[in-house]
Amino acid sequence: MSRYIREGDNPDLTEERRKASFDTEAMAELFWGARNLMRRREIANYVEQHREFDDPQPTAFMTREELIENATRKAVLTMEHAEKAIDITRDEESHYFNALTMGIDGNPFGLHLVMAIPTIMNNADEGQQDEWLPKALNREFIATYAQTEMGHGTNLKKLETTATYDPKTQEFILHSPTITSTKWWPGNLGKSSNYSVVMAQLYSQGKCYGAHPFFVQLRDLRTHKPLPGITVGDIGPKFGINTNDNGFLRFDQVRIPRRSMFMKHAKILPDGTYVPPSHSKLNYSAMVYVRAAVVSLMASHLLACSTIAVRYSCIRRQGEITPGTGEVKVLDYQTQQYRIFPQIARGVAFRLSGNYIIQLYRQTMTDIKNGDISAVPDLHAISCGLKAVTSYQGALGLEQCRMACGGHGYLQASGFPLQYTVAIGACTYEGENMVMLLQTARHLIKMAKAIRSGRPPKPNKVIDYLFKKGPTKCLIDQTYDPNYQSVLEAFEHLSRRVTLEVYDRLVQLQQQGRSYELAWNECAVDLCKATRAHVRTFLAKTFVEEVNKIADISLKSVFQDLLQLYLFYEVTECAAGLLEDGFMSGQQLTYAKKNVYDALAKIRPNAAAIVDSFDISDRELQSVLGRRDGNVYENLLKWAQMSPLNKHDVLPFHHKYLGKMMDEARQKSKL
Ligand SMILES: CCCCCCCCCC/C=C\CCCCC/C=C/C(=O)SCCNC(=O)CCNC(=O)[C@H](O)C(C)(C)COP(=O)(O)OP(=O)(O)OC[C@H]1O[C@@H](n2cnc3c(N)ncnc32)[C@H](O)[C@@H]1OP(=O)(O)O
Ligand SMILES: Cc1cc2nc3c(=O)[nH]c(=O)nc-3n(C[C@H](O)[C@H](O)[C@H](O)COP(=O)(O)OP(=O)(O)OC[C@H]3O[C@@H](n4cnc5c(N)ncnc54)[C@H](O)[C@@H]3O)c2cc1C
Repeated sequence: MSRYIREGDNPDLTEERRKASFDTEAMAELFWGARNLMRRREIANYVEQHREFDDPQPTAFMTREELIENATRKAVLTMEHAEKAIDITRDEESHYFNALTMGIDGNPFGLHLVMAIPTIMNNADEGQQDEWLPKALNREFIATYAQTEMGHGTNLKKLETTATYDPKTQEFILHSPTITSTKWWPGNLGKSSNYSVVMAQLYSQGKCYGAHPFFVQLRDLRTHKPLPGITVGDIGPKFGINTNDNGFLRFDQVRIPRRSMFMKHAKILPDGTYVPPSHSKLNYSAMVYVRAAVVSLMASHLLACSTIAVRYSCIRRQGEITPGTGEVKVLDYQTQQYRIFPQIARGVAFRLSGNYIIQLYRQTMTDIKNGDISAVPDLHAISCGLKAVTSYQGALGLEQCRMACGGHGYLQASGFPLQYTVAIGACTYEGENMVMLLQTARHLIKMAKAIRSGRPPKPNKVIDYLFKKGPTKCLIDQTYDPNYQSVLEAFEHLSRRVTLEVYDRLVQLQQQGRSYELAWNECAVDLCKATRAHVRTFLAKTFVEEVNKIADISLKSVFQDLLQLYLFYEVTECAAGLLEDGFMSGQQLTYAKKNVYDALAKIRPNAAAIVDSFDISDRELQSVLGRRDGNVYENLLKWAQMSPLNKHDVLPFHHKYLGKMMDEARQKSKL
């Protein structure tokens, strides 16, 4: 019996769980890996046993100051408990523990862990690492990553903060020369951090060498007051992540020692001589890390929101399908399935590719340490595209899940506002999505040039297909092929065609006299399409490969249903492109649609068990609609009764305004 079924649960949800064709626990093991699943359970138990991690009230009812104080309290507790609760050397355990204890809306260590420490690990030289890393890991300071300025986020070449080297004192002078040079956005900068990685234009011997990272103390270690010459604060409430004190920062001729510059790759010698790095973008590795991590992060958001939507749709009865037979669970509506199940399938696809890209990141960082930088451009290209596509599709998917939950989906109690507002940040941070799509397109255009000139680069799993000659006509038909060769070939065809077409247009525009840059801008929409097609191909191939590795037949069959849905849903999404050149026929599109509907019907009886197997706890979901026990209605009422507005039957200012107005209106009407 499913470990998710307990006495007192909503019977509709229990009925769903009993219908499953597979063992939920075995599926959870397959999804997370046996060891990880066991550790997740142990960590979750640990947190449940320590009630001090509980929020004093739902965070939706807290003011911003209360939110930040509560997050700070829990962050300190988290660090105190970490060594007892988890193996701190395992990232998976840390991320999970942090998510359970601190939630997803931000915490004072967010940027310290995600960007500052990776920058120290990858950009500090040995001496600097010896000095900074133990202190950073030991929480002797909290650092953030200050790169974006009020005037420039994307175009790093135009950052205005300067770091001018003074060989006389062997110091850099940090300065913010204009209002637009004010650092703006860095997470945890406003109030929590006392150190920061600061990106500034490096000047030495009268020459500018471009943006470089520096490690800068911002606040006094004892008083926490900003150091002389430093102005720092919170940028105010935002669309979401209001638990995070995203900040602003200005420097007024602040002097820092020469060794504050990260010197693993580029260096300034004491006399001011600049030593360039082996690759000009090695200083950007922390950004590459977060871009890669976003793929898994989007998977987590999608799987959480589809868990909420599926569970709620199992207990929500509304309307009849066959008149007179009683109200159905809303999950029985095909439209509901069409809204929610593709989000599950995409979540799974993102999880699988997310694992791949993080491995590639780790391998590339190891290669760089060993002096091999050859994988840097490939990692950059695929991580930019994946970050942009998964964050965008993730955002759309979360909104579908919210809308699938009707009016209650619009409540903060649903958990959707928190998930959505956190997730959509990823469309912007770490490189705005259009800009990221265009970065991948740069790589694709190089590949197109190589194809046209008949000189393929050395073999590479991600782009090899571009150099293949695929079928000239789409081979999708009604026969079942577990390798989905014809679908993958269709994606490859579309990617290859769009890439080559936009390349040819780029060349043609230049032949007509445009500069490369102007031609590029005229082709930008299609360049983004090429990236999307390429990323779709990558996600789909990874999904097929991973499903083919599953040994257990009953589990494999569930994954195959999700894979079928994923692939044919994507075919329908890019149908215009496949039909445009006559590669796919209308009849084949009809087959694809039928495959989507068939997959929805196959997934329907397993849906509740599938989302259970993602093993997302109520503590993580923070959702009344998505509760494991399905007891939504009584808990919605309890939740609303906790609203601070309900502390008083009559609001203290009622008689001052509305009461007075109505009294006066009644008086007048009596006259
Ligand atoms: C259970 C689930 C667990 C999941 C794990 C959870 C882990 C936690 C993950 C954390 C998640 C959430 C935390 C949220 C934190 C958010 C914090 C946000 C931080 C920020 O936003 S920091 C600021 C980020 N800013 C940017 O990204 C700026 C974007 N701009 C740029 O990157 C660049 O300017 C550019 C790429 C647009 C262009 O670069 P530029 O310097 O101008 O160079 P060019 O001259 O144009 O290009 C030259 C060539 O260099 C190539 N290039 C550019 N960048 C790189 C790179 N990074 N690596 C390699 N190569 C690069 C470029 O493509 C050019 O190549 P070419 O000439 O074509 O060969
Ligand atoms: C939640 C959140 C957290 C953040 N955390 C941090 C942090 O910790 N540290 C930090 O340093 N920064 C942080 N940022 C800043 C973030 O990295 C930048 O906002 C982001 O890189 C985009 O830069 P921008 O805001 O200057 O947008 P802009 O570059 O001004 O972009 C505006 C619009 O112009 C378009 N555009 C710009 N350039 C191009 C181009 N070359 N081609 C086509 N279109 C273009 C974009 O597509 C976009 O639609 C954060 C931002 C957010 C929202």
